[in-house]
Amino acid sequence: MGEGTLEIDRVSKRFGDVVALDAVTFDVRPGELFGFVGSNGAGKTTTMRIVLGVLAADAGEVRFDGGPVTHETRTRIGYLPEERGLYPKMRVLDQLVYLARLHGVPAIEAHRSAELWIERLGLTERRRDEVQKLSLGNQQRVQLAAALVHDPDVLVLDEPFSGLDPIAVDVMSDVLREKAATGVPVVFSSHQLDLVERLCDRVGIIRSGRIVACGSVAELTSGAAVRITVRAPAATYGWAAALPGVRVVAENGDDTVVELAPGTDDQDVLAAALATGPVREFTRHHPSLTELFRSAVTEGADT
Ligand SMILES: Nc1ncnc2c1ncn2[C@@H]1O[C@H](COP(=O)(O)OP(=O)(O)OP(=O)(O)O)[C@@H](O)[C@H]1O
Repeated sequence: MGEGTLEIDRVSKRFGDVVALDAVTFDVRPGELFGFVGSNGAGKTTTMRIVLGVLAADAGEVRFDGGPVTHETRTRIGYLPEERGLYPKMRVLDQLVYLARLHGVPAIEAHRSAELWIERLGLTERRRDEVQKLSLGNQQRVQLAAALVHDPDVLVLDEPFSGLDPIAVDVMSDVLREKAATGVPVVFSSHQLDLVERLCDRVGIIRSGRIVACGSVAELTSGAAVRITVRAPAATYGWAAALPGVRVVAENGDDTVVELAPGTDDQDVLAAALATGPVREFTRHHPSLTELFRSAVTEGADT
């Protein structure tokens, strides 16, 4: 596959009896923001560690730019690890310069880049502070700066948004967008699905070590069954439960959300709703990423 693409190709990994990853396959294209989502323990961190070479895969391959990821290509990856990896007693500026130098950036350029990211991420007043004295959110900003300071060709970020305030979320989002716009493939994991839906070009959903859905949010949601929100204030609880081809997704107050099996006529649902009294709303829509995620991670969860 193409230049500048990060490919995860049938990667499998076991920890004893636990199958953490089972032939995980997806790619992140140049300039793309890719959201990697899944429940706790689904395999996101394990996948990212394998991309970085922190862990070895039992089978499968990770490629970048058409070739296997080697020690050399790994230095071109910017990584924000879940366990975070800063030196607590080192000052912010020194730390960033040090990390850039470790990635082979010449001293003057390392300083310039560290100062640039410090300013961009709103850390100017903290640049001489020890990392351990920063708030968690500010440590997270330093961690992002650490992933960016060597001007990487790929970004792999494990839950970069966790613990950030809304302003920092905006800054982080802008930085990731900008980085992608320069042609860098960016993959990040997150449990904040509204953010993933807003930000990402494509999304991969992992469940129990397997990719169960992958595509743009529009592709994933348009392929899903149509839903209808019905507002029928006089209806009694459970009014839609027995309608053929209808699955009740949610029932809150006056609103009922139903999902229609293929071939089910929405006018039958409308007629049933009108039979209960007035209908104040009847809206067809595709599920949100959050709704889709719930279905993807719960359906056949025992398989
Ligand atoms: N070092 C390890 N030793 C044993 N089992 C492990 C190890 N690392 C991960 N696992 C197991 O592998 C599976 C995948 O874990 P992983 O950390 O990749 O999930 P995750 O999707 O990142 O979860 P979270 O959203 O909670 O961070 C889990 O069952 C986990 O318990």
